Amino acid sequence: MAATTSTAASSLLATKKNLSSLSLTSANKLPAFSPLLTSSRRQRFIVLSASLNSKPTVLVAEKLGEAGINLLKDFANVDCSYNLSPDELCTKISLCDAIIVRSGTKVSREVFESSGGRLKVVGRAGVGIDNVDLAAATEHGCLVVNAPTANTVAAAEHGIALMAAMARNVAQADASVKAGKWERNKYVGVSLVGKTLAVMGFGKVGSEVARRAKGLGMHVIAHDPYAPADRARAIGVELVSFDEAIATADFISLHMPLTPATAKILNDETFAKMKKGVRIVNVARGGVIDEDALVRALDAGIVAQAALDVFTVEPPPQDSKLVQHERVTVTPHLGASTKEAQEGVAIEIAEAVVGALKGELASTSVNAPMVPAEVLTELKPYVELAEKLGRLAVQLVSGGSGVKDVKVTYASARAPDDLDTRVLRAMITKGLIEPISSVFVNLVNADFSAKQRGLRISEERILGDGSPESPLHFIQVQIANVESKFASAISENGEIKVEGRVKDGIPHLTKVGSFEVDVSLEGSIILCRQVDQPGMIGKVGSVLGVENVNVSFMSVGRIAPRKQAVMAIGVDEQPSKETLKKIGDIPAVEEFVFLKL
Ligand SMILES: NC(=O)C1=CN([C@@H]2O[C@H](COP(=O)(O)OP(=O)(O)OC[C@H]3O[C@@H](n4cnc5c(N)ncnc54)[C@H](O)[C@@H]3O)[C@@H](O)[C@H]2O)C=CC1
Ligand SMILES: O=C(O)C(=O)COP(=O)(O)O
Repeated sequence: MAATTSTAASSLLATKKNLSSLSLTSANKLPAFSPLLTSSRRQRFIVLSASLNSKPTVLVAEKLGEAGINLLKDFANVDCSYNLSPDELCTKISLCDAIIVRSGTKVSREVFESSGGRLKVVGRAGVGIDNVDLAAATEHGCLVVNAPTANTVAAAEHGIALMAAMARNVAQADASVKAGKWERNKYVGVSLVGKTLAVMGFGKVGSEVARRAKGLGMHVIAHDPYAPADRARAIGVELVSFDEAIATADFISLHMPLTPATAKILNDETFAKMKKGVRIVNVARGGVIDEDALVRALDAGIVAQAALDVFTVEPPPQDSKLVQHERVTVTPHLGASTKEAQEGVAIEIAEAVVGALKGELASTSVNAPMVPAEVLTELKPYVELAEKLGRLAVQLVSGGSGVKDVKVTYASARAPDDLDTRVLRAMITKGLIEPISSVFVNLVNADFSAKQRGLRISEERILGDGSPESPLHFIQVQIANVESKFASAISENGEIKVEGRVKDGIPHLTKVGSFEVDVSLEGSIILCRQVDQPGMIGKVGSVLGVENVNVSFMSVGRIAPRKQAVMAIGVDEQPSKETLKKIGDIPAVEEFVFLKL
């Protein structure tokens, strides 16, 4: 039962390397991984990973709070190796199942390539994931999770601290006093009260900055194309256009992520539109500002002052004109660096990484669909059914016909928008691709893998019979424009068709081509077409019995009595070639196929 229960989540994220390494640890007991390994065997491997005590290894590549390290240690071998060079990281990564980083480590495509398929999870102990090559992670089926909430307040407080310090020249005055001077006239500042602050990026940090700035008596406006207006209204902030924000602000505080769309969003052109004497705060990412343009704007007097926690290159070069500029206040990316935030982030990321290594879908995943736990629990048997239908359908295709067009039909008695098919589609894709390739497919890379192979999967929802209590009545998988090695699997419309349902929590095959069958999808399956006549079940059964192949299920679907029939036989063991040949030699058998699940 445990194996069945673990199916959905575990096989969504497990990797081939993980499985093969498991088989090494127990070489005498478990066969090595093969792409055709049955999924039930694969589930057993995953469950064994816990019972055989083969702990995963987590590389912590940057300083992480103690509480997070302790959480990780309860579940994994933890390797804390800080300040690794890119080469050292690439060497180490092949021994790791997960890596945890902050903003100082680049998890590049090379890192994923060097992992040899073992790396399953990247944990970003913080918010910004611009240092992780997300496309490469997805292509390698590696889940990326972050810790999006625990450092919000710390970053907002740092933004406010920088703004106040800048306005009152705190850093410059401090350096001056320490140098033995007493320059009271030089460091006259500006007040915050009554000034307009434009918060650029009204997300978690931006809205906390806005809240605090209002408490300081500032007039706060915000620009964020995706922020809900009611959230802004609730804080008393007006959402405005980009141009209006930068043209009216006395202070501009940046809080958007670094993306291709936001890179160098402050540049010569946009600085030219700003109010003369504007002051800029950046605790988001250095790359959202064109740093050379900022130096020009400072020198031209457009920007009176800037306070920067983040830089395009970190650490910035020592002779950076921006860093050395006397009207610029800098800190070394300290936004998230409070004791409280680091403890919180460490726990948040450790829980997410451990959960992901256990095969749970993290709610903070950045590159996989987030499916609520209760939905996943309900879909579990259908997830298993989906993968098995994909595996059966693709094994029915005769060699040489490329699989390109797959249609999946979900029949459900529920309302159309009450079914999340992303996990099911991913598992059908896994079933379709894995038996015929060396590619490993999971929830993270399923759509990518399908696209890469030119596999078009279309989905249709139809109203099914049955009770709305169960999410699905049946799932049907059809492959178009191919020949089948089992002609009876071709339906009236010329496509390979298999259909299945979940009965008592167990996936069943219920249709092959136009033939109704009913066989539970456990073990493997032999499909036989014969002329319906007495004694056939006995004949096939006794051929299998001679070789001690246990039959778990048999079902016959026929067009009409004494006409053609398809017999589906579930077997626990794989019959030898000779036994399969003997089945084919039974005179009434017209065709047969052996399918691994
Ligand atoms: N300096 C530091 O140590 C820290 C820096 N950060 C950085 O702060 C930034 C914001 O973090 P959170 O508020 O937690 O993220 P968030 O995701 O809650 O907020 C980002 C907001 O930016 C908005 N946005 C996206 N594109 C935009 C555009 N073109 N123009 C305006 N707004 C846009 C989004 O709609 C979203 O509301 C991130 O870049 C993060 O890495 C966060 C924590 C600490
Ligand atoms: O969470 C973020 O985005 C940050 O920038 C914090 O970075 P850090 O974890 O302190 O290197």
